[in-house]
Amino acid sequence: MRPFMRTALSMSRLVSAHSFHLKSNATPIISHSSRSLRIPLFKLPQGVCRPNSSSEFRWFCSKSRIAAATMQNRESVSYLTQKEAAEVDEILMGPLGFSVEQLMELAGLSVATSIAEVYKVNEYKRVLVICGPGNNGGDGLVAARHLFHFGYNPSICYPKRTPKPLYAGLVTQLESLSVPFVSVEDLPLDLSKDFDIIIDAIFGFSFHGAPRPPFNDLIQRLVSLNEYKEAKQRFPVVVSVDIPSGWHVEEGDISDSSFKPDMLVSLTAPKLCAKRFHGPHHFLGGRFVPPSIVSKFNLHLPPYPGTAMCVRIGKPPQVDIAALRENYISPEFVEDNVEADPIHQFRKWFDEAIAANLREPNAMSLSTATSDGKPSSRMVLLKGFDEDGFVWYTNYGSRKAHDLAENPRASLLFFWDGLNRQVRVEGTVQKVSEEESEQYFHSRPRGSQLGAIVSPQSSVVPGRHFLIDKFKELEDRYSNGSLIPKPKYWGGYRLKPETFEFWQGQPSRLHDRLQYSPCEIEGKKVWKVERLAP
Ligand SMILES: NC(=O)C1=CN([C@@H]2O[C@H](COP(=O)(O)OP(=O)(O)OC[C@H]3O[C@@H](n4cnc5c(N)ncnc54)[C@H](OP(=O)(O)O)[C@@H]3O)[C@@H](O)[C@H]2O)[C@H](O)CC1
Ligand SMILES: Cc1cc2nc3c(=O)[nH]c(=O)nc-3n(C[C@H](O)[C@H](O)[C@H](O)COP(=O)(O)O)c2cc1C
Ligand SMILES: Cc1ncc(COP(=O)(O)O)c(C=O)c1O
Ligand SMILES: [K+]
Repeated sequence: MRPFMRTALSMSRLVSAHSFHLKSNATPIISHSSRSLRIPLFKLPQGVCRPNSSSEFRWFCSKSRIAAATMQNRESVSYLTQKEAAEVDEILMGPLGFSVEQLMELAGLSVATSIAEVYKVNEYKRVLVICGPGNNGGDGLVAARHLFHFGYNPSICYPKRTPKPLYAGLVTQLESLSVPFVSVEDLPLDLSKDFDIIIDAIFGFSFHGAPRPPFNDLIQRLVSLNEYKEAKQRFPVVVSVDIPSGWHVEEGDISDSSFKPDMLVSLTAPKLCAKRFHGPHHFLGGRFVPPSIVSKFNLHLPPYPGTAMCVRIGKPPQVDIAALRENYISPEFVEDNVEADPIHQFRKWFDEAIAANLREPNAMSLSTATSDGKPSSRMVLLKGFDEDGFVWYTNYGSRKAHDLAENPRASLLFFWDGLNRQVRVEGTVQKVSEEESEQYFHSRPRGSQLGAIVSPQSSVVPGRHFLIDKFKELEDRYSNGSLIPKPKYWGGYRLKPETFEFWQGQPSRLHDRLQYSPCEIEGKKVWKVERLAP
């Protein structure tokens, strides 16, 4: 007998609550004891925190649309020597036909997107980009331009300009955006007051020896930031492009006068020195490496999710949960601008959620309660709404169905994160007609139709195989494409709204909340709109 078994999920953050117990007959029982279940934490103010590397995790990433932050076990990532880095460059720009402009543009864009992912523009606006004489400096110039377009205020310190058309062009582009160029002399010795982010684009993989003037002095100012950090609440973060400048490209921070960046954006593949980087944010950029390079150098690199230009390497930073918060900034939502009919208002916001390309804007939390008031919530998908109400489909033997049978009242909650909005809808619930359920059932993918048949939703099953075996059996039975009959125990519900609340997040927690409730004026049913305190 195994008295206690942890869940198989090896995910990063220990949060709380339930664990699985195995009885001798191996029937799993969920215990409400204070054992631990590891669950992932997703949204962080500084980037996105993910579970540790695992197959569950890769699955999770492939589902996720959140831009870039993927995890990869650092041990499994390849590191390049200085010679290999130069060789990769030569092959890219030789037989593979790339131009330095192209690669620099993609490298600089990766740096900018990595920064934007971790350091949000509303908190970290003022950026100083210190550019060195080589291509690393060029990456910095490109990143500055993209950051400008992302809403940041970059300034550039570029003391040893390279007299080549590529660099002159990058400077002209920045000047045309009125991005200021600051000389070393005009730059404050203490960089901590004037900037929120300092980008170290001084040296890349061609650095050798000890830094020469004026870069030795600039690097020293970055080293000094550590001392200021100890004394101050707020200090700038330092982001190094490809190599923390002054670090040995392979050995890392072996000199006394080296600084520790908060973020490192490795380009193409991390160089050996990156093994010594222990800061909170290590990203990979330069999404242009063709398979021939990957196989020639036997590179193991994390996959870039979706269309992202960057990907996180290694563990996400530890976070203080109590400090996780967003300050919502949205257009005002006022009485003058709302629709008289809450369904029209809902349609307006729903359309905007669709237009904003939010993931599953029709996902809603459905709360029900037993007749003695024991509540429970779960997500369901909205499948339609109009004057008659809000419709979703489910199993009529499920827990929610039992609740609704004895207490036909429910509450729906939509949370549209990207728009800082939530909508609450409360009312009474009825089953939709059999015909309506039939029609919807047959519109679903055939796999989901079979899934609905095989799943005795909310009841205990002996294992995953129980569902899969039944599913395969049905798949065979209906492989000829014949109609899959809707089971009697599956169908829709419609919630007829009694009240609505539209919530728009605002700064300092002074949100807009407009509540609709029905009232009668001269025998006519109308909706009363009232503002609630946030
Ligand atoms: N394939 C890629 O991933 C791409 C990466 N890119 C970026 O390019 C750099 C490498 O660029 P490179 O121009 O080869 O080198 P650096 O930017 O590191 O700088 C070389 C210049 O720095 C001078 N240098 C070297 N050591 C010192 C020192 N100790 N003190 C002062 N100056 C120094 C060097 O002068 P030398 O006279 O010493 O030769 C050069 O002037 C890579 O890291 C990426 O950031 C591309 O943008 C895209 C493709
Ligand atoms: C985004 C999302 C959408 C879901 N949509 C539905 C749905 O439309 N119908 C459904 O029965 N279950 C849906 N589920 C699963 C439910 O959350 C829940 O696990 C299931 O209905 C059993 O709930 P119950 O035991 O409280 O009845 C969804 C889950 C998620 C995360
Ligand atoms: C168990 C279950 N039933 C139904 C649905 C809704 O799916 P569909 O959009 O195919 O109706 C979901 C969606 O996640 C679900 O998990
Ligand atoms: K650098």
